[in-house]
Amino acid sequence: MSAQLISGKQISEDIRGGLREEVEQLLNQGLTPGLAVVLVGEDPASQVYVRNKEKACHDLGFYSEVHRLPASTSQEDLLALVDKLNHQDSIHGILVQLPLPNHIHEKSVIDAISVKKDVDGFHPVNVGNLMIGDDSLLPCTPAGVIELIKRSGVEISGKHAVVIGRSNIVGKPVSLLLQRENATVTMCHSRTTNMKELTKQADILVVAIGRANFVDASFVKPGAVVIDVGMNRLDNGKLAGDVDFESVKEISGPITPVPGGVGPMTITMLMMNTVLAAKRLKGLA
Ligand SMILES: Nc1nc(=O)c2c([nH]1)NC[C@@H]1CN(c3ccc(C(=O)N[C@@H](CCC(=O)O)C(=O)O)cc3)C=[N+]21
Repeated sequence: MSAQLISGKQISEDIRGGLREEVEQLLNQGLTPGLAVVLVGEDPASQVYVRNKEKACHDLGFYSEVHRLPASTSQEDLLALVDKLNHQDSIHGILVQLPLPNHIHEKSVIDAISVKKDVDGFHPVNVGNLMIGDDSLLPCTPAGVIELIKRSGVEISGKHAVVIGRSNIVGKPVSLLLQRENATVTMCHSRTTNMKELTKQADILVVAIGRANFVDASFVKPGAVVIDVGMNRLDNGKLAGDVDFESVKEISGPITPVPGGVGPMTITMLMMNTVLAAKRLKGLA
Protein backbone atom coordinates (compact mmCIF):
# COMPACT_ATOMS: atom_id res chain seq x y z
CA MET A 1 0.00 0.00 0.00
CA SER A 2 1.20 3.48 -0.72
CA ALA A 3 -0.05 6.64 0.90
CA GLN A 4 -1.53 9.75 -0.67
CA LEU A 5 1.19 12.25 -1.56
CA ILE A 6 0.60 15.81 -0.37
CA SER A 7 2.17 17.85 -3.15
CA GLY A 8 3.38 21.18 -1.80
CA LYS A 9 4.36 22.04 -5.33
CA GLN A 10 0.84 21.53 -6.69
CA ILE A 11 -0.88 23.20 -3.74
CA SER A 12 1.54 26.13 -4.07
CA GLU A 13 0.67 26.51 -7.73
CA ASP A 14 -3.03 26.56 -6.90
CA ILE A 15 -2.57 29.24 -4.24
CA ARG A 16 -0.25 31.30 -6.43
CA GLY A 17 -2.87 31.22 -9.19
CA GLY A 18 -5.31 32.95 -6.84
CA LEU A 19 -2.63 35.34 -5.63
CA ARG A 20 -1.77 36.34 -9.19
CA GLU A 21 -5.37 37.46 -9.74
CA GLU A 22 -5.36 39.38 -6.50
CA VAL A 23 -2.09 41.09 -7.41
CA GLU A 24 -3.56 42.09 -10.79
CA GLN A 25 -6.42 43.84 -9.02
CA LEU A 26 -4.01 45.59 -6.67
CA LEU A 27 -1.91 46.74 -9.63
CA ASN A 28 -5.08 48.28 -11.09
CA GLN A 29 -5.53 50.15 -7.82
CA GLY A 30 -1.97 51.45 -8.09
CA LEU A 31 -0.46 49.11 -5.49
CA THR A 32 2.47 46.88 -6.43
CA PRO A 33 3.41 44.54 -3.56
CA GLY A 34 7.14 44.95 -2.87
CA LEU A 35 9.47 42.50 -1.14
CA ALA A 36 13.06 43.12 -0.08
CA VAL A 37 15.27 40.12 0.65
CA VAL A 38 18.61 40.68 2.36
CA LEU A 39 21.30 38.02 2.10
CA VAL A 40 24.54 38.43 4.02
CA GLY A 41 27.37 36.13 2.99
CA GLU A 42 27.59 33.31 0.51
CA ASP A 43 25.94 30.27 2.10
CA PRO A 44 25.04 28.15 -0.98
CA ALA A 45 21.73 26.84 0.45
CA SER A 46 20.63 30.39 1.26
CA GLN A 47 21.45 31.42 -2.29
CA VAL A 48 19.13 28.72 -3.67
CA TYR A 49 16.26 29.84 -1.42
CA VAL A 50 16.81 33.49 -2.25
CA ARG A 51 16.74 32.69 -5.95
CA ASN A 52 13.45 30.77 -5.50
CA LYS A 53 11.96 33.75 -3.69
CA GLU A 54 13.10 36.13 -6.41
CA LYS A 55 11.52 33.92 -9.06
CA ALA A 56 8.22 33.71 -7.16
CA CYS A 57 8.11 37.53 -6.91
CA HIS A 58 8.73 37.85 -10.61
CA ASP A 59 6.05 35.27 -11.50
CA LEU A 60 3.45 37.09 -9.40
CA GLY A 61 4.23 40.59 -10.64
CA PHE A 62 5.71 41.89 -7.40
CA TYR A 63 8.36 44.54 -7.13
CA SER A 64 11.40 42.86 -5.60
CA GLU A 65 14.81 43.87 -4.37
CA VAL A 66 17.56 41.47 -3.38
CA HIS A 67 20.41 42.92 -1.38
CA ARG A 68 23.45 40.64 -1.49
CA LEU A 69 25.97 41.83 1.07
CA PRO A 70 29.45 40.45 1.78
CA ALA A 71 29.93 38.22 4.84
CA SER A 72 32.11 40.96 6.33
CA THR A 73 29.21 43.45 6.47
CA SER A 74 29.03 45.16 9.86
CA GLN A 75 25.95 45.00 12.04
CA GLU A 76 25.75 48.77 11.86
CA ASP A 77 25.59 48.72 8.05
CA LEU A 78 22.98 45.95 8.06
CA LEU A 79 20.84 47.87 10.57
CA ALA A 80 21.16 50.98 8.40
CA LEU A 81 19.85 49.02 5.40
CA VAL A 82 16.92 47.63 7.43
CA ASP A 83 16.07 51.14 8.56
CA LYS A 84 16.15 52.40 4.99
CA LEU A 85 13.83 49.57 3.87
CA ASN A 86 11.51 50.24 6.82
CA HIS A 87 10.99 53.74 5.42
CA GLN A 88 10.90 52.87 1.72
CA ASP A 89 7.33 53.19 0.36
CA SER A 90 7.82 50.68 -2.49
CA ILE A 91 8.72 47.93 0.02
CA HIS A 92 5.97 46.20 2.03
CA GLY A 93 7.85 43.11 3.16
CA ILE A 94 11.39 42.70 4.50
CA LEU A 95 13.11 39.35 4.90
CA VAL A 96 16.64 39.07 6.26
CA GLN A 97 17.82 35.57 5.43
CA LEU A 98 18.97 33.58 8.47
CA PRO A 99 21.43 32.44 9.70
CA LEU A 100 23.52 35.61 9.80
CA PRO A 101 27.33 35.59 10.18
CA ASN A 102 28.48 35.12 13.78
CA HIS A 103 29.61 38.71 14.31
CA ILE A 104 26.06 39.93 13.77
CA HIS A 105 23.53 39.69 16.61
CA GLU A 106 20.49 38.14 14.97
CA LYS A 107 17.98 39.39 17.50
CA SER A 108 19.08 42.99 17.11
CA VAL A 109 18.43 42.75 13.39
CA ILE A 110 15.03 41.04 13.69
CA ASP A 111 13.95 43.55 16.34
CA ALA A 112 14.83 46.39 13.97
CA ILE A 113 12.47 45.23 11.19
CA SER A 114 9.19 47.16 11.11
CA VAL A 115 6.46 44.96 12.65
CA LYS A 116 4.18 45.77 9.71
CA LYS A 117 6.80 44.69 7.15
CA ASP A 118 7.94 41.59 9.04
CA VAL A 119 6.74 39.03 6.47
CA ASP A 120 8.78 36.27 8.19
CA GLY A 121 6.69 36.73 11.35
CA PHE A 122 9.88 36.63 13.43
CA HIS A 123 9.60 40.00 15.20
CA PRO A 124 8.77 39.57 18.92
CA VAL A 125 5.57 41.59 18.51
CA ASN A 126 4.32 39.23 15.79
CA VAL A 127 5.45 36.21 17.83
CA GLY A 128 3.54 37.58 20.83
CA ASN A 129 0.44 38.20 18.74
CA LEU A 130 0.58 34.62 17.50
CA MET A 131 0.87 33.43 21.10
CA ILE A 132 -2.26 35.29 22.23
CA GLY A 133 -4.19 34.47 19.05
CA ASP A 134 -4.26 38.03 17.74
CA ASP A 135 -4.08 39.01 14.14
CA SER A 136 -0.44 38.94 13.01
CA LEU A 137 1.85 38.12 10.12
CA LEU A 138 2.30 34.36 10.61
CA PRO A 139 5.69 32.68 10.18
CA CYS A 140 5.78 31.18 6.67
CA THR A 141 6.83 27.58 7.27
CA PRO A 142 4.34 26.94 10.11
CA ALA A 143 1.55 28.64 8.15
CA GLY A 144 2.45 26.48 5.15
CA VAL A 145 2.26 23.32 7.27
CA ILE A 146 -1.29 24.15 8.37
CA GLU A 147 -2.32 24.97 4.80
CA LEU A 148 -0.90 21.64 3.54
CA ILE A 149 -2.83 19.67 6.15
CA LYS A 150 -6.08 21.50 5.45
CA ARG A 151 -5.78 21.25 1.68
CA SER A 152 -5.10 17.53 1.84
CA GLY A 153 -8.64 17.23 3.14
CA VAL A 154 -7.73 16.43 6.74
CA GLU A 155 -9.76 17.90 9.60
CA ILE A 156 -7.42 19.19 12.34
CA SER A 157 -10.01 19.89 15.04
CA GLY A 158 -10.07 17.28 17.81
CA LYS A 159 -7.04 15.40 16.47
CA HIS A 160 -3.89 14.57 18.39
CA ALA A 161 -0.99 16.39 16.73
CA VAL A 162 2.57 15.55 17.74
CA VAL A 163 5.36 17.98 16.81
CA ILE A 164 8.99 16.88 16.89
CA GLY A 165 11.22 19.95 17.33
CA ARG A 166 10.87 23.09 19.45
CA SER A 167 12.66 25.80 17.46
CA ASN A 168 11.43 29.37 17.41
CA ILE A 169 10.99 29.26 13.65
CA VAL A 170 9.10 25.97 13.29
CA GLY A 171 8.38 23.73 16.30
CA LYS A 172 7.00 26.34 18.70
CA PRO A 173 4.90 28.35 16.24
CA VAL A 174 3.51 25.28 14.43
CA SER A 175 2.41 23.89 17.80
CA LEU A 176 0.55 27.11 18.56
CA LEU A 177 -1.12 27.14 15.15
CA LEU A 178 -2.22 23.50 15.50
CA GLN A 179 -3.67 24.32 18.89
CA ARG A 180 -5.45 27.31 17.39
CA GLU A 181 -7.01 24.85 14.91
CA ASN A 182 -8.31 22.90 17.93
CA ALA A 183 -5.85 20.01 17.85
CA THR A 184 -4.51 18.51 21.06
CA VAL A 185 -0.79 19.13 20.76
CA THR A 186 2.20 17.24 22.17
CA MET A 187 5.69 18.68 21.67
CA CYS A 188 8.71 16.38 21.53
CA HIS A 189 12.38 17.30 21.15
CA SER A 190 15.91 15.97 21.37
CA ARG A 191 15.63 15.33 25.13
CA THR A 192 12.29 13.52 25.00
CA THR A 193 12.83 10.01 26.41
CA ASN A 194 9.74 8.15 25.21
CA MET A 195 9.46 9.70 21.79
CA LYS A 196 8.09 6.72 19.85
CA GLU A 197 5.45 6.09 22.48
CA LEU A 198 4.20 9.64 21.86
CA THR A 199 4.56 9.80 18.09
CA LYS A 200 2.70 6.50 17.67
CA GLN A 201 -0.35 8.22 19.17
CA ALA A 202 -0.26 11.02 16.60
CA ASP A 203 -3.07 11.50 14.11
CA ILE A 204 -0.94 14.30 12.67
CA LEU A 205 2.86 14.14 12.94
CA VAL A 206 4.95 17.23 12.13
CA VAL A 207 8.69 16.62 12.02
CA ALA A 208 11.13 19.53 12.33
CA ILE A 209 14.15 18.20 14.19
CA GLY A 210 16.84 18.76 11.56
CA ARG A 211 18.21 15.21 11.30
CA ALA A 212 18.08 13.42 7.95
CA ASN A 213 15.70 10.43 7.85
CA PHE A 214 15.21 10.52 11.64
CA VAL A 215 11.61 9.27 11.58
CA ASP A 216 11.03 5.79 10.17
CA ALA A 217 7.88 3.65 10.04
CA SER A 218 8.32 2.53 13.66
CA PHE A 219 7.39 6.09 14.81
CA VAL A 220 4.13 6.24 12.91
CA LYS A 221 0.55 5.15 13.60
CA PRO A 222 -1.07 3.56 10.54
CA GLY A 223 -2.95 6.19 8.56
CA ALA A 224 -1.40 9.21 10.32
CA VAL A 225 -0.78 12.41 8.38
CA VAL A 226 3.00 13.08 8.18
CA ILE A 227 4.44 16.54 7.44
CA ASP A 228 8.21 16.67 6.90
CA VAL A 229 9.74 20.10 7.55
CA GLY A 230 13.34 18.82 7.30
CA MET A 231 15.79 20.32 4.80
CA ASN A 232 19.02 18.38 5.17
CA ARG A 233 21.66 18.69 2.49
CA LEU A 234 23.46 15.33 2.23
CA ASP A 235 27.13 14.88 1.29
CA ASN A 236 26.03 13.72 -2.17
CA GLY A 237 24.34 17.10 -2.67
CA LYS A 238 20.82 15.68 -2.44
CA LEU A 239 18.15 17.19 -0.23
CA ALA A 240 16.74 14.85 2.46
CA GLY A 241 13.88 15.43 4.86
CA ASP A 242 13.71 14.40 8.52
CA VAL A 243 11.40 11.55 7.50
CA ASP A 244 12.45 8.32 5.81
CA PHE A 245 9.80 8.77 3.13
CA GLU A 246 10.14 5.34 1.48
CA SER A 247 9.56 3.41 4.70
CA VAL A 248 6.97 5.74 6.24
CA LYS A 249 4.74 6.02 3.16
CA GLU A 250 4.01 2.29 3.40
CA ILE A 251 2.15 2.80 6.67
CA SER A 252 1.16 6.48 6.92
CA GLY A 253 -1.80 8.39 5.58
CA PRO A 254 -1.18 11.53 3.48
CA ILE A 255 2.52 12.48 3.55
CA THR A 256 4.68 15.33 2.19
CA PRO A 257 7.83 14.68 0.15
CA VAL A 258 11.15 16.57 0.33
CA PRO A 259 11.73 18.34 -1.98
CA GLY A 260 8.31 19.41 -3.24
CA GLY A 261 6.50 19.54 0.11
CA VAL A 262 6.90 22.20 2.78
CA GLY A 263 9.67 24.14 0.93
CA PRO A 264 7.55 25.54 -1.90
CA MET A 265 4.75 26.28 0.59
CA THR A 266 7.12 28.39 2.70
CA ILE A 267 7.73 30.61 -0.30
CA THR A 268 4.03 30.74 -1.18
CA MET A 269 3.17 31.86 2.37
CA LEU A 270 5.86 34.53 2.09
CA MET A 271 4.14 35.81 -1.06
CA MET A 272 0.76 35.78 0.74
CA ASN A 273 2.22 37.68 3.68
CA THR A 274 3.71 40.28 1.35
CA VAL A 275 0.34 40.88 -0.31
CA LEU A 276 -1.32 41.12 3.12
CA ALA A 277 1.34 43.50 4.44
CA ALA A 278 1.02 45.69 1.33
CA LYS A 279 -2.77 45.87 1.69
CA ARG A 280 -2.55 46.70 5.38
CA LEU A 281 0.09 49.38 4.84
CA LYS A 282 -2.23 50.98 2.24
CA GLY A 283 -5.31 50.65 4.43
CA LEU A 284 -6.89 48.06 2.08
CA ALA A 285 -7.12 45.28 4.66
N1 LIG B 1 14.57 34.84 7.36
C1 LIG B 1 14.45 33.62 6.82
N2 LIG B 1 13.25 33.20 6.38
C2 LIG B 1 13.10 31.96 5.83
O1 LIG B 1 11.98 31.58 5.44
C3 LIG B 1 14.25 31.12 5.73
C4 LIG B 1 15.48 31.61 6.21
N3 LIG B 1 15.54 32.85 6.76
N4 LIG B 1 16.58 30.85 6.14
C5 LIG B 1 16.57 29.54 5.52
C6 LIG B 1 15.22 28.89 5.60
C7 LIG B 1 15.00 27.76 4.63
N5 LIG B 1 13.94 28.20 3.74
C8 LIG B 1 13.52 27.51 2.60
C9 LIG B 1 12.61 28.03 1.72
C10 LIG B 1 12.26 27.35 0.57
C11 LIG B 1 12.81 26.14 0.28
C12 LIG B 1 12.45 25.44 -0.99
O2 LIG B 1 11.89 26.03 -1.89
N6 LIG B 1 12.75 24.15 -1.13
C13 LIG B 1 12.48 23.37 -2.34
C14 LIG B 1 13.72 22.90 -3.05
C15 LIG B 1 15.02 23.59 -2.72
C16 LIG B 1 16.25 22.84 -3.16
O3 LIG B 1 16.18 22.03 -4.09
O4 LIG B 1 17.29 23.09 -2.54
C17 LIG B 1 11.66 22.15 -1.97
O5 LIG B 1 11.68 21.76 -0.81
O6 LIG B 1 11.05 21.59 -2.86
C18 LIG B 1 13.70 25.60 1.15
C19 LIG B 1 14.04 26.27 2.32
C20 LIG B 1 13.54 29.43 4.11
N7 LIG B 1 14.21 29.86 5.20
